[in-house]
Amino acid sequence: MTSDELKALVGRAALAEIPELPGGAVIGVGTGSTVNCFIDALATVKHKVRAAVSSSEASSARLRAHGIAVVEAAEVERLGVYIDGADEIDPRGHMIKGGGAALTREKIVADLADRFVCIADASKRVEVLGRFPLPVEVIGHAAAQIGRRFAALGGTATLRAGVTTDNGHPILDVRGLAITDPAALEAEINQWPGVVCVGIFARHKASVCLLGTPQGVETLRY
Ligand SMILES: O=C[C@H](O)[C@H](O)[C@H](O)COP(=O)(O)O
Repeated sequence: MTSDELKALVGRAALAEIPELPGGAVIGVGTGSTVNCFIDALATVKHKVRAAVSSSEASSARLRAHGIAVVEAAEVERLGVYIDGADEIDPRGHMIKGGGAALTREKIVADLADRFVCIADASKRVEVLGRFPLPVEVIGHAAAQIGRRFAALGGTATLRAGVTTDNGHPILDVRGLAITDPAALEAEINQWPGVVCVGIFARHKASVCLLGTPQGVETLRY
């Protein structure tokens, strides 16, 4: 199976994770090519959702194009489920996210949700996070100093060329970190002035991962 076929497989499998509610559920929807497959699958069972809270302009546009209502995060107090992809996921459900520059809004929507359902193809499963460059959304003014802080930890930070997030900020991609304690590193980086959001999702880790493998969907619970 190709990577696109695996993404389509887990996109469809995630439909079963939507709570059954009279009038449909309000769900959180992430960003990326795997989530695009989920949104396309969702369009075939629109009655299951009343509305979606989306983590990016791109996902909002795709949802609306399918006739699915989008509401702002500020309009909801909690969500039963948030469905999103990942760039890497470790054996405990910790993730690296932000390859598509949507990490900040993704963490905001994930924070509203009771459950984070990660959908990913098998290539995203790793033993230790950090082979994928760690995305960090920063205030531009602080980028050089944040880069020096990463260098002190053994990482190399580079500005992602030509990219500005939906929030108007640049992204640093940090290579060379072996993230053996994701929760500690997330907490540390969150203390640095000028960091808007770090793409380590340890505090907001996956509750379950639907992993697309050539043998089918593997369900991993954390
Ligand atoms: O900013 C983007 C997100 O964190 C995505 O969920 C992540 O990059 C995975 O994307 P894809 O499903 O395209 O591999």
